[in-house]
Amino acid sequence: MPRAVKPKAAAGSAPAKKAKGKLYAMPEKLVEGTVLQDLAKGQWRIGPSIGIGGFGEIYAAARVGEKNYDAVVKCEPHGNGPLFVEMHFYLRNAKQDDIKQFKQKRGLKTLGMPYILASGSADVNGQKHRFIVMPRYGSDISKFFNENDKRLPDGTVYRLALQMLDVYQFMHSTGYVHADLKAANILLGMGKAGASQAYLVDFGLASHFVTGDFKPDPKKMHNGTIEYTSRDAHLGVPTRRADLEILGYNIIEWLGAELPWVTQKLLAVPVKVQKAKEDFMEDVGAALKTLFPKGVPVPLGEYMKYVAKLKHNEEPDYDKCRNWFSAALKQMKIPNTGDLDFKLKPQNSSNNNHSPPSTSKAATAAAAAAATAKRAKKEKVASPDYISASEEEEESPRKKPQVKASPAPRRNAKDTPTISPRKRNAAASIPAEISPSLKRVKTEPNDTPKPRATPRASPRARGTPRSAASPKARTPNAASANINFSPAISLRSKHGKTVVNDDLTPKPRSNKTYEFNFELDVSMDANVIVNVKRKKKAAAKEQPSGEGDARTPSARSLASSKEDTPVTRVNLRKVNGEGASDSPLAASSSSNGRSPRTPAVTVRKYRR
Ligand SMILES: Nc1ncnc2c1ncn2[C@@H]1O[C@H](COP(=O)(O)OP(=O)(O)OP(=O)(O)O)[C@@H](O)[C@H]1O
Repeated sequence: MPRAVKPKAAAGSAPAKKAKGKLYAMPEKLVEGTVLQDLAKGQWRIGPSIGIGGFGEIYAAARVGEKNYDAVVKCEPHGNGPLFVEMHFYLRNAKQDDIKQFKQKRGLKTLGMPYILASGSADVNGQKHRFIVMPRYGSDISKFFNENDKRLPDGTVYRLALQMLDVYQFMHSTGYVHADLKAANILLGMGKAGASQAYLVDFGLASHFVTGDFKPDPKKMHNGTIEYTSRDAHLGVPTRRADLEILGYNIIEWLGAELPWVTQKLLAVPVKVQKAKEDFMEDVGAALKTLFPKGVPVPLGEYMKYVAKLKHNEEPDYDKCRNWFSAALKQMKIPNTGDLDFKLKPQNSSNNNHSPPSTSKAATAAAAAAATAKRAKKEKVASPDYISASEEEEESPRKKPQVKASPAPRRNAKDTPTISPRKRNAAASIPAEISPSLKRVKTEPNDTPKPRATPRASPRARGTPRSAASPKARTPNAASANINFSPAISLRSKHGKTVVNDDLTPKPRSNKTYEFNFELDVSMDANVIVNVKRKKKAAAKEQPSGEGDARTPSARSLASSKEDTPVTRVNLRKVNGEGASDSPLAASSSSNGRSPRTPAVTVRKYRR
């Protein structure tokens, strides 16, 4: 018998399990057979779980009265931002009529743009949840990529590029960017002709792209999936060229090469990845040659060079991009119709002539060392204070650094606190008119951080505009933004996972900064909460600006004056299952026995 779920949260129902520190909780488990009622009173029967994302769970679903489970329900606690963002994106910008019109205009039979069937709220185990209903798609292409030892056939890569450019063009025409394209977010269609079309899902990071000045936004810095995050997204600026860049990094991987920042094991340190990307894109033609020593696939080379030249507010020439990939398909005599072929046949591909990943890795490492040397040389001249702060931690130590990256003394990697990036900022992408309570989402001039007394500039802010293509777009604004994302912050989430960092960047509070450094050797498969307790300050020395602002993890490691006592006690405990913790994360995990898919460590402030 289906278990009916109340469509709306009853007054006085337990609040969603969202952590006080704005963490995003995993949803309550929906039992198979549960019926959800959407806002239009449509009813949906929940089937088996078919996917778990970083923040929610996806279930097969059937309209009540129908047999086929040809829809999916994505359900997240009400307080989780991404689903809110995704829902509003779909409702406003992905109406079936609009998609149909776009297809007609462009003469497309299919378009990999999903749409929303219904949405609503429901109480599940006393927790208010939000859900959306979407058409059900098939396998995501990361499955094929992994089965093929991290490679896809060239022809299929070019077809996917064409299809994703179509989706981008549609999405950009609505004023939004996607910002999180990756194989795990590309699903094949269902049914007979389903496998000929790929669909781009997960619009939890969708946001308005900028058309005016380039204003870095610390609250959004590094959002996305770290491997593929664009240089603009590292600075918190949503742009159309960023979407194209993200696609480019994916194409490189799909064609069998390893991205330099992956080879160099930089993924745990966003600013290092950012710098590596800046170096890579500075002379992308040369950089690609090291990744593809036997020859850079022509459409990839052309595409990346074009992306590197785009201005931040320029509308991409989608046709131009598509032409490179279409021409390659023609040359390879691969029709751009029929099922996408994921079986690897290297010998059949004229362009598929680059080295296997192992060779590429060696080349990448050499290129990386050269790039690091070049960068170190520049930074030595330009800003010696930066390196000492940012070069201190590696995810894992490199074997034998051929080049000394920094003239500054290296600190032990152990000295680096690890902070959970699994915080999503619903507001970050949603227009203020939708959610007045989420105004901070907007990039406003006031949000631009004030210069620090001792500025620690971002890589872009200092020397970034090395790309000949976009110095005007990047330089002036970036320079004035004074990005101060702490290089001491590292990400420990599982690679390949979307990260939303709304405000990891500390807001300057004083000229003095105290850091506490410790290593968490967390090898268990569980979430860990680190409770940091700051010693009480003398009343006379209390500074309202510093006190009580626990919004940013880094802020919690900042003391507001010389007299303040830095953190003196750190409690570390394992959160795993019943009664282990009173934290929202623990509560959500204990309810279903699953470990929430959040990163390993969370730092939050003790409230007195
Ligand atoms: N419409 C759909 N049809 C079938 N499967 C889906 C659909 N949407 C999502 N999935 C599956 O669920 C997984 C997670 O979905 P999604 O990426 O939307 O969740 P998420 O919580 O936003 O994940 P993350 O942010 O970690 O990428 C997908 O990788 C896919 O396997």
